Amino acid sequence: MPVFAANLTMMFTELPFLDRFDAAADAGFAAVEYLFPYEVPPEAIAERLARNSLEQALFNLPPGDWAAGERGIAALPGRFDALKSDVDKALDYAAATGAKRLHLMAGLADPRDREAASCYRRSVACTAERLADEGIDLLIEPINGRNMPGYFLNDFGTAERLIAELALPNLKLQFDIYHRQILHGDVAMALRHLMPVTGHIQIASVPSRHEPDGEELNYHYLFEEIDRLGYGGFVGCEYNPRGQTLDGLGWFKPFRRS
Ligand SMILES: O=C(O)C(=O)[C@@H](O)CO
Ligand SMILES: [Mg+2]
Repeated sequence: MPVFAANLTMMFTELPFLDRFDAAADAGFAAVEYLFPYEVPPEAIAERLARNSLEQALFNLPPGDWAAGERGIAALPGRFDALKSDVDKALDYAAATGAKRLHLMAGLADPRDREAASCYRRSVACTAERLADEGIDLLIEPINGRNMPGYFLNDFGTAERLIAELALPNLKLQFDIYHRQILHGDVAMALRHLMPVTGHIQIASVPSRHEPDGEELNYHYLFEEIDRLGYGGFVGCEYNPRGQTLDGLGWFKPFRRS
């Protein structure tokens, strides 16, 4: 049975951020993820995790100036020094929360731009090597251009090739099924093919990005497939609830922590 992580950036937004940990645990989740923890002290998050016996599945390294439109800096030439201090900051949060995987966002850049490609490769390699010292996996995630226009890493093949070429054991794929379906389709075959390099999975219905309970994808089948493939990681619920978060958790009943 997959172990689901509530995404606290998108779920339980009826509540202040720290209270979402309590709500996720009460709803039966054993783990949580979110995009960015950096507005809150690491000790406050650690306290909520411990209080609720929750595992911290994942979060993102700092993304640059999000409010100004940045979506990561790994592929942006000239930002390498900033990336190094971002990594230190993320590692402080990982140490406090026990997170064993971090997602590095690429940024907005033309994937055909050679300077951006070479900068991205260097950023990914250096970050993965730094995280390896702490026993942490680095994840890269292809994101579709409808949700994030101009995002550099917009192709699963590119991610797969980079992971193979760098051959760093802690560099893995963040397989977001929502993005996969929009970018390429063929989700089940891609899960089979990419499972050896997959370090984290995320889900949402397509096309609405709501609860994984209908529309274009058969999640009942995909959850069984994820189990059949022996996946031992977390499945992040990275979706926008249609209404109140609890009202949309019917799909989750069979998977609740008892
Ligand atoms: O957008 C997604 O999908 C993510 O997983 C985020 O971490 C990046 O915005
Ligand atoms: Mg995602």
